[in-house]
Amino acid sequence: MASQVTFIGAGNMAGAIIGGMIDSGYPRDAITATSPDDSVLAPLRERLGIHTATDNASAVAQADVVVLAVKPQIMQDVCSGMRDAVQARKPLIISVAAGLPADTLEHWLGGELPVVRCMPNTPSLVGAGAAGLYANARVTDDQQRIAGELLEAVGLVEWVDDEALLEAVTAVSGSAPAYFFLMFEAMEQAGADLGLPADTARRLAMQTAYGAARMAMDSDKTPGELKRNVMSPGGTTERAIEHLENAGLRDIMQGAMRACAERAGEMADELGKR
Ligand SMILES: NC(=O)C1=CN([C@@H]2O[C@H](COP(=O)(O)OP(=O)(O)OC[C@H]3O[C@@H](n4cnc5c(N)ncnc54)[C@H](OP(=O)(O)O)[C@@H]3O)[C@@H](O)[C@H]2O)C=CC1
Ligand SMILES: O=C(O)[C@@H]1CCC=N1
Repeated sequence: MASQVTFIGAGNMAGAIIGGMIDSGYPRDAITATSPDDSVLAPLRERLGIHTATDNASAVAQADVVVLAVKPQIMQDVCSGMRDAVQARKPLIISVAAGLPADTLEHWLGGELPVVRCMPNTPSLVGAGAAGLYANARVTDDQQRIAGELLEAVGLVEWVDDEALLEAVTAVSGSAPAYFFLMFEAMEQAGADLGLPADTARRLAMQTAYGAARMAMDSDKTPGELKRNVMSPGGTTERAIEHLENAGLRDIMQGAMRACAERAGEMADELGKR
């Protein structure tokens, strides 16, 4: 029988995972979502056919898995409100909240709980997410499989065995959609400066990124080999790549991702201290 899964919070991230679970055949009547606002829940009930509740404590009373999907800033209050119900059942806790350490969540929920902490990214909203997952020592193999399957419903899942590595995951995938969106902005502007209508440049740039990602994922060749295949000797690409290398693109990416990972660590310290 399918595990009973309760989502605390029914916003973007929860909605994406629930949609992915249903698309991949998860039974609707094994899924519950909560929100303090029933008008947020009504469309989920009517469109997706899942259970909903406005009271978190009663919604976790029968849950095998509790997915924490509220904003980090309100997580402590939300955990306090369902602590007794969680302790009575000791379900698997999965958190998609940015920055909150597993032991902080475990502590806020009363201790001695299996916790999987996840760093997802926003392309999960279109089923093309990439997430890093960490399991604390109390998570069983079966629970780890369940957590992996839930997140695989919205994209790629990679496990890390050291929680601190979620800071690197934040730099490589959690925050990274924004790097590509910045690149699209820059390419649209440069294309427009070269005379193309801006919306034409935007569409060409986005389709090219999509095509390059698909090609790299389907290919046996490394990104370096695929890059060299585009670079005809003495041709146009060579000139562009030379410019990017000489302008220090690799150092820029190193610096940006190091800053991102450092900030993820600072946030974990700040949120974990409360
Ligand atoms: N790595 C990344 O890029 C991403 C990470 N995340 C993480 O996922 C988590 C959820 O984010 P996201 O889905 O975007 O946020 P949303 O604001 O879309 O969803 C959170 C939901 O929680 C509801 N809520 C507020 N209080 C409670 C409560 N007491 N009980 C139950 N539900 C409550 C909110 O309702 P209301 O609006 O009425 O207050 C809202 O619908 C965050 O912790 C975030 O850090 C999310 C997206 C991307
Ligand atoms: O910018 C942030 O802090 C969050 C975490 C990863 C993506 N967004």
